[in-house]
Amino acid sequence: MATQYVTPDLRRWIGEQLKAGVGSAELVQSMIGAGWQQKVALQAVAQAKLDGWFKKDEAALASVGVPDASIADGRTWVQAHDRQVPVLMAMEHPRVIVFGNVLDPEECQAIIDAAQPRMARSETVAEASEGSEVNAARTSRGMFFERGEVEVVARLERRIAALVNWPVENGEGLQVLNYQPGAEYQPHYDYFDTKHASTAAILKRGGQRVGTFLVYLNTPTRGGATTFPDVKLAVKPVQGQGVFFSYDKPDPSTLSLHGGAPVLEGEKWVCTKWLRQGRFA
Ligand SMILES: O=C(O)CCC(=O)C(=O)O
Ligand SMILES: [Fe+2]
Repeated sequence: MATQYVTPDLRRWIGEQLKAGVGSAELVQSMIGAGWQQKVALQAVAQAKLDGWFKKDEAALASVGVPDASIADGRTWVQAHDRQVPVLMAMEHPRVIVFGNVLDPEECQAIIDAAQPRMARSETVAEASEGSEVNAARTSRGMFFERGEVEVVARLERRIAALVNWPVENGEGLQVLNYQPGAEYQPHYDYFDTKHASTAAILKRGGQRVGTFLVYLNTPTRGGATTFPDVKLAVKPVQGQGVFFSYDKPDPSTLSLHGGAPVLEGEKWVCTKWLRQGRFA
């Protein structure tokens, strides 16, 4: 008998049957009836069930409401809580908006100063377990503030909430990152991978991430752009400016793949506010 292969078409068909509620035994029987070897049919159905893709894909493809700025009327600035913030660039897909003047230089410095002692501490802990050698290619060092922990952070949180029409309560604590020369953050998605085992537990706290708001706390001399490889976009890190992007499903079709390009000269300080679907408590 000729060797039988589980083709992509067959895989898709099995997935659809399982999704429609057809039982595995019944499915194997009907495959055998259609001329498939029992061994191949059993293996193909078991694999499809293991993947669980027929269920998870559905969740991944459902579009949800996302944060966004009210700029459809063509306005050139947005009222951000206590200041007017210019809109410097807006892209539809991926949804990316660059804002100027999100923070003053003094506010940027205040956030760096408040973060600095805790960055040092997290570095010590990490290095104790990894050895003391400095690895320039390693991802930046970071720390998290509690929401509203210091006054300047609370102010930034209110501005971000106003800029993209999303409740402060749906934001995670602000993350501060520092990149030394050579450090980078390779392209990734910020949403949680629905196929990953730990995601179910993470989603209990506010659901999926649906948007990211970055604010540059200093201006590196060279390098350190936030890149969107799918559309070959590089947002330059300029002190006080912010870049916002959203993703209406945890799926690559959002084109929200992004990274922090290597810092070539100087250092980079940036803070990240991730926005959840629901209240992040
Ligand atoms: O440093 C950057 O420009 C990107 C940071 C980032 O992707 C993140 O914090 O999730
Ligand atoms: Fe990211």
